[in-house]
Amino acid sequence: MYAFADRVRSGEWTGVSGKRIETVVNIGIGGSDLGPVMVYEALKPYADAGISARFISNIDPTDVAEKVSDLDPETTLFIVASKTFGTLETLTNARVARDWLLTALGEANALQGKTAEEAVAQHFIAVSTALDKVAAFGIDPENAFGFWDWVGGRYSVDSAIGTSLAIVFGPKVFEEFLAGFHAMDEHFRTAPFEKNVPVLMGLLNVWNVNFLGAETHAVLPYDQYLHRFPAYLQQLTMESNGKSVRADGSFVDYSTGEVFWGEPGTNGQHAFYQLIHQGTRLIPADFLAFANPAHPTKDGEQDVHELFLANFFAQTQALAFGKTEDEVRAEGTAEHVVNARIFSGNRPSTSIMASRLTPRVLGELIALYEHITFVQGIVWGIDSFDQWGVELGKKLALDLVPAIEGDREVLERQDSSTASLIDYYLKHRK
Ligand SMILES: O=P(O)(O)OC[C@H]1O[C@H](O)[C@H](O)[C@@H](O)[C@@H]1O
Repeated sequence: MYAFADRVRSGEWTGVSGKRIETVVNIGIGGSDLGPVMVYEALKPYADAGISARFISNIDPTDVAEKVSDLDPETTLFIVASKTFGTLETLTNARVARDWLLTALGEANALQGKTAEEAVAQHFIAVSTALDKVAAFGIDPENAFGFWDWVGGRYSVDSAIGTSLAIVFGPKVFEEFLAGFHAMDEHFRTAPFEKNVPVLMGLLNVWNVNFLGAETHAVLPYDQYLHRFPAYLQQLTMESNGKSVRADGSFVDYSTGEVFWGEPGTNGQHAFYQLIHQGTRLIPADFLAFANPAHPTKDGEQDVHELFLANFFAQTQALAFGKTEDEVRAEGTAEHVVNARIFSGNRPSTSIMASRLTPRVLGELIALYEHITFVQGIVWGIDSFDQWGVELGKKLALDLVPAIEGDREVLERQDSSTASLIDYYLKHRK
């Protein structure tokens, strides 16, 4: 993977018309998308080879249409990333992208006598554990990078699933990213429980869920580059621990996985923090912040990063200590609004700070949350590494295709709600 990344970065690997690659487009979904897109966004300042990345995941044709609309086919490399190479969304998008590529290269007179197969070989590579299926798709297995089938999709960003990252950022940055994972793995493996951060944070989460009744968990990065981190964590945590049967097959009689969600600060402050501060629900929140900004900026005399961090410090302080009735009254507040101005405080938050958002720190952060997720799974007795809940919807979708295509018999076999929705579609589709 590193050797290939270097060939693309240096311009030795070109498109079919000899132009160097300027855009890599990762086609994948779930674990084959969320990790790479999150890390790409997080480490943007480290992109140093003049290559940018895009990510196509949704089977909604809008996704592929929007992502390729302004692309130059001659300088684009598609990476079809799928652990199983059997995922409907990814294979459909890959075929649509292949059609787009061949049409666009033809229109640009860029094929220069080369066959469609030769063009695909130059513009499509794959990452998968199923190399036979890669070959069946028409991608040269020489241009496919494998990993091991015991790596769960949501735990795979540090495998060859990160090929787009190795190309954009280079092998050295990718190695630093991996070194961060390793450091956190070693900490988790060796630190005594009372000093073991994933153990402590996992136990805190269990405490908040099972003893304080928390149903959700906010993740609030005070760094714009981490804007996809909450979305990434949703798959990691909710696909891992959203289970109601234990690993031994018995049903649990307690709550398991929380709903993870969040937005970067300070945007969330002006949207949903109201509920975190004064709502009736307990929402444990993780705050992430960095001492050094990626873009030092002044507004007159004011360091903008300091203003930004002041918000981070203030929010965690307000959650912890709130504002008492006496303090509200002492401000001369009119009696009829005193209660509305009280902040109970004692709302749990965890602050994680690092000097700077580097590849290594990002690797540490991801591994931290992987191990937290594992700790919770162990306490709850569930298997954090399966995902049967995803399967039913996939199967039903395929079963419904004939009804959507107009097969009345299949339509009539459906429940009344589904049948009337499909009926609406059939009447309105032009
Ligand atoms: O990488 P793939 O095999 O295409 O799988 C993509 C995704 O498929 C399913 O939705 C699984 O539940 C996810 O865990 C996985 O990440």
